[in-house]
Amino acid sequence: MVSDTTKPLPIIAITSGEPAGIGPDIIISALSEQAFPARLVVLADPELLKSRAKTLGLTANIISIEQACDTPFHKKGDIFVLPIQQAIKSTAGILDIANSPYVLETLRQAGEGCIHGEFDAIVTPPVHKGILCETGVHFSGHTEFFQAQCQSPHVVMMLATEVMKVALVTTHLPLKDVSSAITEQSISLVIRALNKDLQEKFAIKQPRILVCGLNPHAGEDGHLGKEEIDVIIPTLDKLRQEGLDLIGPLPADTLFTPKYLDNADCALAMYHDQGLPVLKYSGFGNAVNITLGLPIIRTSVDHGTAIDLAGTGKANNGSLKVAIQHAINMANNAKKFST
Ligand SMILES: NC(=O)C1=CN([C@@H]2O[C@H](COP(=O)(O)OP(=O)(O)OC[C@H]3O[C@@H](n4cnc5c(N)ncnc54)[C@H](O)[C@@H]3O)[C@@H](O)[C@H]2O)C=CC1
Ligand SMILES: NCC(=O)COP(=O)(O)O
Repeated sequence: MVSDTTKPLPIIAITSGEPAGIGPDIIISALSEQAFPARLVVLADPELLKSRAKTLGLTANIISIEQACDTPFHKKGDIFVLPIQQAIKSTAGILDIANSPYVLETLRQAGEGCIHGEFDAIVTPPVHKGILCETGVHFSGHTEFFQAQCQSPHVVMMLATEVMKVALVTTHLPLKDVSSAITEQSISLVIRALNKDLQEKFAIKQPRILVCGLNPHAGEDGHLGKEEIDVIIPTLDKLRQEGLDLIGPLPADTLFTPKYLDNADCALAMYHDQGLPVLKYSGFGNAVNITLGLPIIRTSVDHGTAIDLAGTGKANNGSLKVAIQHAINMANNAKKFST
């Protein structure tokens, strides 16, 4: 894609992700393969990118800058970097707790920069939640990290492919805690935030949302679980009175079929592994993860750190490209809204 360099383009911050994972690989390959219509600035250790490019046998112009506003329009092969130093030189495929503070610092600076208008959006390649938690901080995901940083009362994780959008009521919590987290309040907050952002960020005038039940067969009239009768159905009824177009609760095993999906804008799953396996089966490698409900724009890849592939050249950069393009589109739309 060729940028119209006469127009101001959004500044998109891209964090490096876990340095021992495929984050650096896919940043280097994606930014080398195509030009994006934006100003892209990578928050990373430039030495990490240079050394990974060498490992991968890729040529890229890795250029350090001092401030985001110095970032020029992106050109194929150019990687502008706001330097953040790693604690130690990382090795592809080998996690090291010493670099966890580096990873968190890239996220902190990206969030701060976005909150203060230095960046128009953040794109996050994957981090390794386990190695971050081993430092003693509780890190359950970027979603919750940026929620805390932005002091947002409620956020929604939504993943999208060309054919479907799947949002979640609960995100990163143990399965045993899901039932108690499904409350009138959590469902209402998530559905209202989802509905609002589908309207404002995706220009869907009256979003139709398919809602999964929690239990098999959506509880089978209470014989296979009571959450539908006690919580989900009454909450959806109340929300319908506000004018929301909600279908369900439907049994999750048949909700994800064309009969329903073709006539709706988004599916809402009650928990992570109810909705995301379907989404990933439909488009792993080309889906985007978007955090709704934040005052800033944040998109991400649909995959994890793939430690087994780091430095091998086998990592697919498709999802990162989609995540960058979504961030650009959303930033452009936001600018339109604010003018
Ligand atoms: N946005 C984020 O920061 C995310 C982070 N994670 C974290 O990543 C770590 C590893 O998670 P896993 O469950 O092992 O998932 P994973 O996505 O890293 O790997 C699952 C499988 O998919 C393959 N794979 C992943 N990305 C690929 C790509 N771009 N190209 C080709 N193959 C790819 C891997 O080689 C592996 O076989 C965990 O700590 C998890 O929390 C997981 C999902 C998202
Ligand atoms: N399965 C999605 C995932 O783990 C990504 O979460 P987040 O880091 O975007 O919160």
